[in-house]
Amino acid sequence: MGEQQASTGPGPVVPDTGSGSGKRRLGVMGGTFDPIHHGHLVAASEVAALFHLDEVVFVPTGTPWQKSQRAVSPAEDRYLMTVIATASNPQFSVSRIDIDRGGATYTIDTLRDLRTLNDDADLFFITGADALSQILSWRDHEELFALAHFIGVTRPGHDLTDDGLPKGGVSLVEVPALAISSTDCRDRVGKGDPVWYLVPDGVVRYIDKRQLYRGE
Ligand SMILES: Nc1ncnc2c1ncn2[C@@H]1O[C@H](COP(=O)(O)OP(=O)(O)OP(=O)(O)O)[C@@H](O)[C@H]1O
Ligand SMILES: O=C(O)c1ccc[n+]([C@@H]2O[C@H](COP(=O)([O-])O)[C@@H](O)[C@H]2O)c1
Repeated sequence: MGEQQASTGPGPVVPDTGSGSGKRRLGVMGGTFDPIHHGHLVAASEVAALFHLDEVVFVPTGTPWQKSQRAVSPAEDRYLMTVIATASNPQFSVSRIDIDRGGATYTIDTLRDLRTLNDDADLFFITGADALSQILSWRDHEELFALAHFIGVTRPGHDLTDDGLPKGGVSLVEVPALAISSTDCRDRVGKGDPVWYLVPDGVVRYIDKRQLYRGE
């Protein structure tokens, strides 16, 4: 980690992590992506630029245990939408590790597996303000910060804070505000409203082709 401070606009100040170990810098964007939308993509792109990441790997959840109150779309549909949305960006990739592991998805497993697969890399886990505020409820949360540096990004309607989280383990970053959620996209499709420009064009087509979210 470098020692300079990089301001990200009117929001929080983050440490400049642009220099340091000389290792590959791998961003990790975990999510249910049901569906993936431009809020996810802008957050990943912005963090990649600010933190000089070599790559961002999107990791769709297998079974997101904290979303068990609703039916989540099949993992293969969420995986394919994530591939479609990220395909044109050479810096973005998609991993199946959480889907293929089976069972409930825990970030501790995601990060352990990614560390094993990428022992030449420093990991940066990207999370929105809403998810960051829930981290203390995640499995083995006290061990997460040794595996990756966490980057919390602003999200309209949510306070971005690192209260209660380990000092130095988390950076807070202001990203362009996109008030988009997967919930809203699903609701819109269910009502017959358009989701053009909220999600990538290919994802609009895929939702239509697979008739996702019609009954919601
Ligand atoms: N508009 C957004 N701006 C910034 N971060 C976001 C945005 N939408 C989602 N994220 C972050 O992306 C990650 C994955 O989010 P997820 O796939 O659960 O999408 P979601 O829109 O929050 O879904 P849902 O509405 O179904 O809860 C989380 O860390 C979340 O905080
Ligand atoms: O590890 C946990 O216990 C845990 C609990 C809830 C969410 N997460 C992770 O947080 C990321 C965003 O999750 P979600 O449910 O908001 O899409 C995703 O990578 C999840 O695996 C992780």
